[in-house]
Amino acid sequence: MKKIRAAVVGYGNIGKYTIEALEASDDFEIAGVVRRNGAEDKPAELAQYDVVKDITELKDVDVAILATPTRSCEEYARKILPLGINTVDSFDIHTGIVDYRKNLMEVCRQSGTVAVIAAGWDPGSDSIVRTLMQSLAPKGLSYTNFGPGMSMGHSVCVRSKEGVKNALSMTIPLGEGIHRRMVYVELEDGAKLEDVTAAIKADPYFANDETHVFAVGSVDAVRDMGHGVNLVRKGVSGKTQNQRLEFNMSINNPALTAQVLVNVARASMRQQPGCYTMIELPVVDMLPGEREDLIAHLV
Ligand SMILES: NC(=O)C1=CN([C@@H]2O[C@H](COP(=O)(O)OP(=O)(O)OC[C@H]3O[C@@H](n4cnc5c(N)ncnc54)[C@H](OP(=O)(O)O)[C@@H]3O)[C@@H](O)[C@H]2O)C=CC1
Ligand SMILES: N[C@@H](CCCC(=O)C(=O)O)C(=O)O
Repeated sequence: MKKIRAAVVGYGNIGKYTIEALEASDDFEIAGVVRRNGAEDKPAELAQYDVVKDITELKDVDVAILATPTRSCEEYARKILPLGINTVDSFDIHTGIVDYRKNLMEVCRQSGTVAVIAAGWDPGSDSIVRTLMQSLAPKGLSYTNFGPGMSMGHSVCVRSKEGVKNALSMTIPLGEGIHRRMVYVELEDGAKLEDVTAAIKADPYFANDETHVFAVGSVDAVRDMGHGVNLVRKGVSGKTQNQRLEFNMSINNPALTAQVLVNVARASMRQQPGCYTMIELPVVDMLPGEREDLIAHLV
């Protein structure tokens, strides 16, 4: 069977684990990696792959996995979709998803391509669990409690601030979906902690949560990329009260995000043109293999 040719755009944490997830998936082949500086300082583990500055330098790409900062996803998707290449990303600004989907829908329809957006674990696989739980107990309350663990999105956001050399943002669960942000920053020479703290607290990623910022000598010395979630719903099925549903996981954040991106890259090949979030995709389309075999094993 013809393999799906995937390009990875951006080679940071998610990009590295995406290469591993693709290497572990028999139905994919790696078309290459797109980096801002192309093949300059090419890492040893990419020796066998083309590393380029622009995706048009790669051959026959079916799908581009955008492993870029969330705030760069739309720019990359808008450039890549008109080339007839599907895109998938893990855009994680929850309040921006509806607008982002609307914007890309038009681009996808014009180019006959598929974009899957907001596809990691939250937003992403957790969104599917929330949807399922709500269907099982339509009246009630759901709470998503993260961590403790490293938020990649919040850490990327802090790294983009002036005066920050490196950063780690830890998410601490306070209960009922409320979180505290503990941010560790390695400062550039001459940067002031007060200025950096003010910039972080003003950013929409942090503005609604209790946030503490600390200067450290080395972010590498304190970083651990583990994370997790506890998702609970208590509600009503039909007219029956007190239905309790729970989903837990404890994970390596970039490894899980990368696996989900590969899954939706596969699913993108099976959809009609348009822009989709994960709750709009048939779950079975995320798995390799024949649909009837999957039904026989999983249903
Ligand atoms: N939905 C979810 O569940 C999750 C979502 N995420 C999202 O994944 C995103 C990426 O995380 P992570 O891999 O840790 O980020 P990194 O900073 O480690 O990697 C991003 C890479 O994108 C490339 N890039 C392209 N444009 C830019 C730019 N303007 N500034 C900086 N880098 C750029 C760089 O690669 P190069 O130098 O090779 O070009 C960079 O290394 C996060 O922003 C987060 O929102 C992460 C985890 C879970
Ligand atoms: N989007 C997150 C994954 C979900 C966890 C989260 O949102 C958080 O820790 O705040 C991330 O970037 O790591």
